[in-house]
Amino acid sequence: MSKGKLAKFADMARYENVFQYPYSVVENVPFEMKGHWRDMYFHNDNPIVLELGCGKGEYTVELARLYPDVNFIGVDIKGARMWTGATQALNDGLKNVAFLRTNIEIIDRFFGPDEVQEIWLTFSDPQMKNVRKRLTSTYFMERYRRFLVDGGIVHVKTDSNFLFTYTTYMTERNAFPVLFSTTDLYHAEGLDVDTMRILSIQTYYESQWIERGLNIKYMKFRLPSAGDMAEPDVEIPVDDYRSYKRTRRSGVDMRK
Ligand SMILES: C[S@@+](CC[C@H](N)C(=O)[O-])C[C@H]1O[C@@H](n2cnc3c(N)ncnc32)[C@H](O)[C@@H]1O
Repeated sequence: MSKGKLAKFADMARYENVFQYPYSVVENVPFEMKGHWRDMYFHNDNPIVLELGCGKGEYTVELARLYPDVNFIGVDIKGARMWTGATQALNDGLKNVAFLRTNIEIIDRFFGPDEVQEIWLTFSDPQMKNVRKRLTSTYFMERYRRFLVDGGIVHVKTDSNFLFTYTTYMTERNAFPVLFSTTDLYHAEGLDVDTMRILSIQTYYESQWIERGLNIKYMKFRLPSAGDMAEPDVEIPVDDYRSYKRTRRSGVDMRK
């Protein structure tokens, strides 16, 4: 490892609220806190909520501020981003926040059955070309249900028509109960003030997309812990990969 990288790792050791398992080392080393986050780290019996693909951890930290009686864990593979949230949580003395640096593909190695109450997916990469990497695909749902309580809630907040439509088809195909869904969050009706406050937390990516005039979509659904699961077998009738890339570059929403 280069001197620079070593220094960076040494620096990261200061963050007692960050757990790092970015590499395949977890294949051979069982994660000692699996099933024990409450007693070993948080030292309370409060529910646990995850933000998967948390980036800088805005949701994790802001939700922790709003709900001191809930434990929040942000997960991402990119360490450099989550230091922002980790630093903020430490500076603000937030004890109900942790970060886990790993690939979400192996997320079930870190949490035991029924250990997690809710999952937030905030501005996840739509992964149009690769269904296996999409965070709402059956591959990931199968992993989530191994540690989510039965009927635990999954929140999806996104700028992507593609991911939103795909996830909608996923809930329909598998009869996951949808609790709320809107293609235009900031003009949606029927949301109470508390919910709106939660949903108005803006991540780095969200602020970028809003500046470019994109509608923000949001849905929340329940994920049952048992039953067969299948990929939606319909074509996604929205933008193709190239127009999506152009949108992201130009800021013109070609996907409406
Ligand atoms: C578009 S960014 C959104 C970040 C943040 N939620 C936000 O709204 O600003 C997607 C994030 O998901 C993370 N990510 C995507 N796939 C992942 C995976 N399989 N494992 C871990 N992190 C992943 C990326 O590293 C990135 O930080």
